Amino acid sequence: MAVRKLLVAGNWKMNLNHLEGIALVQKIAFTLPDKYFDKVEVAVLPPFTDLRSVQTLVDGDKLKLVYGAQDVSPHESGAYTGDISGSMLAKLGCTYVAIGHSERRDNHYEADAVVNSKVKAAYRHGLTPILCVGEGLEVREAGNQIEHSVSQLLGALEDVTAEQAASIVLAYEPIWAIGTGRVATPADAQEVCGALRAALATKYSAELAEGVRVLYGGSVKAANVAEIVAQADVDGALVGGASLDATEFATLCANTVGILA
Ligand SMILES: O=C[C@H](O)COP(=O)(O)O
Repeated sequence: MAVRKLLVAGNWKMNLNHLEGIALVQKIAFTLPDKYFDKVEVAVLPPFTDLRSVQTLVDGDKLKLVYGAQDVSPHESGAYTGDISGSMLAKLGCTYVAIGHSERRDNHYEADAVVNSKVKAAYRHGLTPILCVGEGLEVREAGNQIEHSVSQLLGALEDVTAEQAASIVLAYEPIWAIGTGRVATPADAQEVCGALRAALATKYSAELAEGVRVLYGGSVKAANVAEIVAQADVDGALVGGASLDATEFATLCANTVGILA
C-alpha cells in the first residue's frame, strides 16, 4: 500500500507583493509546530515577483515549507515576452509549479496541448507539476464531471513517461467551487479524485496511480478541510483565498491531520 504524504499548497494567485509575501511566510512558519511538517508537506505558490524573496527567507531561516510558481513557459528561452522559463524557476529553488489552473485555461486560452507542453517543460527542469483539472457548472449539472476531468488529465499527460508521471501532483478544482464559498461535498471530491486515480492506473499502472497525490481545491477553509481530506483518494488541498491569511492557512494545515496549531 503506497503511503502518500499529505500536501497543502497555498495558491496566492495575483495577491501579495514580495514584502507582504515575506511577512505571510514568516507567520505561517512560526504558527505551525515542527511536528506538523512530518505529517504534511506545506507549499506556497506566490506570484513570480515574490519568489526570490521567499527563496531567501526559506533558505536563510531553514524553514520547512516549500514553494513553487503558478505557471511556467513551455519554451526554454528567447523572444517570449512576459514568459517565465522552467530553468528560471528551478534557479529560484521552486519545487512545484501549478499548471492548467482554470484561471489560466480560461483567461489565457490554454488548451490541453498548451497544458501538456507546460507539463513537459516542468519535467525538463526538475519541477513537479501540480496539474489542475475540473469542470464548470454546466458540465457538473449535466453529470459529465468525470469525463471532463479525465479528458483534461489525459490531454495533459500526452507523451509523459511513467517515470515522470510517478511524481506528478493532481488537483481537482471544480470551477463552480473556486472563490464561490460553494465547496464540493466530500463525496463530490472523492468521486472525481478517485476517477483521476483510476485513469492513471489505466494509462500507466496501479502501482503508479497509488503513489500519486490527488488534491482537492475550491473554497477549502480550515473549517471544511478535514472531512474532504479524510476521503480515500484525496491527499490534500490546493487553497486559494484561505492561503492569504496566515492564521487561517496554518489552522487549515493543522486541521488536515488534526494537529492543533
Ligand atoms: O488554486 C486554488 C483554487 O483556485 C481555489 O481557490 P479558492 O480556495 O479561493 O476557492
